[in-house]
Amino acid sequence: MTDLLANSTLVLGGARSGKSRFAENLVTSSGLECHYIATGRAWDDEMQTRIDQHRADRGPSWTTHEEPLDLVGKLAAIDGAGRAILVDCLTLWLTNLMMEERDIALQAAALAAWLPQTKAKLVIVSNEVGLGIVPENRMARDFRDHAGRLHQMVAAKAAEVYFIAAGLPLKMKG
Ligand SMILES: Nc1nc2c(ncn2[C@@H]2O[C@H](COP(=O)(O)OP(=O)(O)OP(=O)(O)O)[C@@H](O)[C@H]2O)c(=O)[nH]1
Repeated sequence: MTDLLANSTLVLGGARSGKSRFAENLVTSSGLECHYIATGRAWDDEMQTRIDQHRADRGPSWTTHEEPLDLVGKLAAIDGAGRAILVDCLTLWLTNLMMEERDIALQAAALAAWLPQTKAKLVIVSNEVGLGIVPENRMARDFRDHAGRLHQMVAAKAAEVYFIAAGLPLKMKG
């Protein structure tokens, strides 16, 4: 069981904390074939510019997959020893699930159940959104609660968990 769990890492952090760069380094330094699953969608020109920049920064050695909803299906489809997969990020996935009124508890359980099965090295990025004051609106409070529960479920099944702040990693598990 320990060997199977050794393939998955959760990287948590705030906005612009350096979490994506840290996670990308874990993938590129593995020497494995690099795959990127983007859960984000370009909802305006500013986001499209960011996405274009991210793609350019990653360079041609990465294969990019855009999957806003069926994350576990995509992971299963591209799984394989010899590959490293970066998922960026769980909070945008959660946003998409909420917008489409999907069953979040079911999706979270499916993702957690996938982690011990992955043959690929899997690095999952997410935003820690639970550290500020209680949001004023209901949807933001629900989002924060869903994210907290999702992170606990994924962290419980991940072999390693890091928290990134100011570009510095704190290893919390593994
Ligand atoms: N659709 C799509 N989205 C992408 C692509 N590359 C990156 N993204 C999205 O861009 C998001 C990151 O956006 P940013 O706001 O710039 O980064 P951040 O997470 O706030 O910053 P860090 O803390 O540095 O990670 C990721 O979560 C991805 O979902 C891509 O090729 N296609």
